[in-house]
Amino acid sequence: MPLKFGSQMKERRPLYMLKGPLEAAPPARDFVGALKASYDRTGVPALIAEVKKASPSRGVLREDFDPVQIAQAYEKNGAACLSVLTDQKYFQGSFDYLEAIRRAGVKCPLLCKEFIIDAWQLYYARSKGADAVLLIAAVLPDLDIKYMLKICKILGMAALVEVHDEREMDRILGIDGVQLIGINNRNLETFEVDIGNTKKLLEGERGKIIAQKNIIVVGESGLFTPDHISFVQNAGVKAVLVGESLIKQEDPGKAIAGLFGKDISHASV
Ligand SMILES: O=C(O)c1ccccc1NCC(=O)[C@H](O)[C@H](O)COP(=O)(O)O
Repeated sequence: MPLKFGSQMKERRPLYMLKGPLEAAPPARDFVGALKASYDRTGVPALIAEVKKASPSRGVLREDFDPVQIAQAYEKNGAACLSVLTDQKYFQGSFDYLEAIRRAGVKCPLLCKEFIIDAWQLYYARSKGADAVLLIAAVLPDLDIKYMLKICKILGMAALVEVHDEREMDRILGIDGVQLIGINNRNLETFEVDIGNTKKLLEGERGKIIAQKNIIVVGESGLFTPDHISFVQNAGVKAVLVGESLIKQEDPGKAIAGLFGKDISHASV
C-alpha cells in the first residue's frame, strides 16, 4: 500500500497559517493517563474504540456512519479513548470527524488515525483537536520518530508508536521517550491478521524491557471475542485498539459489553 498524504493540504495551509487554529484548539488531554486509569479501574485492557467507516481490507464497514453518534455511544459504554480515522483515501475518514467529535463534548481523548509521514501533519492534527497521533515504525526511520516524538511533546500530544514485527519492536525499544507501543496484529502489506503476533512480540527479553521502561502496550486489530481480549491481556497488553468488531454491529456501543464479556462502563476491580 503506497503511503502518501495529501500534500495539497500542506500547500493550502502552510505551517504559519496553522498558528491561529493551534492557539484556538481545545487543550490536549492525557491519552496515556486515560488508558492507565481505565485499566486500573476495570482490570481489563483499556479500550481504544475506533471510529472507522471503511478499511482497505474490508471495504465499507458501516453505511449509516455518524461519527459523533458512534463516538458518544463508545464513550457511554466504557471506551477509555477513541481512535478516529482521518485518512480519506483508504478509510473514508476525515479531519472534520475528529473536529466534530471534539466539539460535541466527547471527553475520551482522541487518537488521530492517519498515515503520518510529515511533521506538518502533527500540527494539523493538534489544530483539529487530536490528543494523540499514530507513528508507524514500518514507514518512519528512527530519526523521524525521535523528531516527531519531540514535536508531540511540545504540542502536549501522546504518540502511539506502532510495530508489527520483532525488528520494528527492537528499534522502538531503543528510542527514549516512547510511552505507548501498539502491536498491530495485521500485516499492513498482506492484510493477514494473527493475534498470536502480540504474544510473540512480548515474549522474553522484550517483555522485560517494556516493563522496566513502564511502556503501555496496545494490542491492535483482529479482536472479536472475550477470549481474544483475555489472550492479549495474558500476553501483557494493558490496552486494545478495536475497530471492525464493534463498528459492524447494529449498536456499536452495546457491542463493547459483548466484546469484553461484561459491562466495562461501571466495572471496577
Ligand atoms: O483495517 C485495515 O484493513 C488496514 C489495512 C491496512 C493498513 C491498516 C489497516 N487498519 C488500521 C488498523 O490498525 C486498524 O484499523 C485497527 O487496528 C483496528 O483493527 P480492527 O479491529 O481489526 O478493525
